[in-house]
Amino acid sequence: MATPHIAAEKGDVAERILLPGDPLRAKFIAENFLDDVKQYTSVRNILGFTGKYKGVPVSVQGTGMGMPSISIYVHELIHSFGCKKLFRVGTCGGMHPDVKLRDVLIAQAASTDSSMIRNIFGGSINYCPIADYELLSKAVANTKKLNLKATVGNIISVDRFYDEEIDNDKLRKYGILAVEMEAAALYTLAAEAHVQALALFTVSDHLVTGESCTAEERQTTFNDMIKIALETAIED
Ligand SMILES: O=P(O)(O)O[C@H]1O[C@H](CO)[C@@H](O)[C@H]1O
Ligand SMILES: O=c1cc[nH]c(=O)[nH]1
Repeated sequence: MATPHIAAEKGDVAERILLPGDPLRAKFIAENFLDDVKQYTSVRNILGFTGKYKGVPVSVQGTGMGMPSISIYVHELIHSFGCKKLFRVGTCGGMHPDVKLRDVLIAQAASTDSSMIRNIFGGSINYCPIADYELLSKAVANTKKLNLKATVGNIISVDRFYDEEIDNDKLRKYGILAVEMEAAALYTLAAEAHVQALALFTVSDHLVTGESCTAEERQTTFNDMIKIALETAIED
């Protein structure tokens, strides 16, 4: 049955799903990587599609920006539509000198300043949102099989894109590779529901060098990350 934010019926959405923040990136992925595509939702212009990748049903759905937004979509996708393998395919800001513009990153863990963790666990527990190990190890193997490169490590999911107070030097010192705004919520909700999740990123801008991709590049040029996610999504 349709949910408040996804106008689909159960069965319209595949168990394996890619989740870009940008709904136009969802459309780009559906049009360029999937066969037999059907759009199942456009509520609030947050687009969702199901098609086939190498014969296996795969969906792709925008999630909007920030943890409150992705939490709505991920909750409905898991609990109303039965999604079981969820892959965030996002953009991020590189924070570490080892990370370059357009690199692919895979989040082994997602540190966060989000109140979501405090609201769930209380003030005394600093819960650590982590990737599903099986998906992570398969994604690393697929990266090699595709002759691509990805850096695996800890990233930070923040509540504010424009944040003057955050101490990026300290985060960098402790090995945080990049900043984005959703993975910690995805990992936490997946853990709660006992489903699998993995977040992959392309570095769209760099906090150290000041370089950045154009808005069009953010929508369309992240094919390496998408291939790794799709190859991993279709494995059993
Ligand atoms: O490109 P997406 O997947 O939206 O991800 C990143 O881009 C947005 C900020 O510009 C945030 O959603 C952040 O996490
Ligand atoms: O959340 C994000 C995404 C890209 N670049 C950033 O600096 N932050």
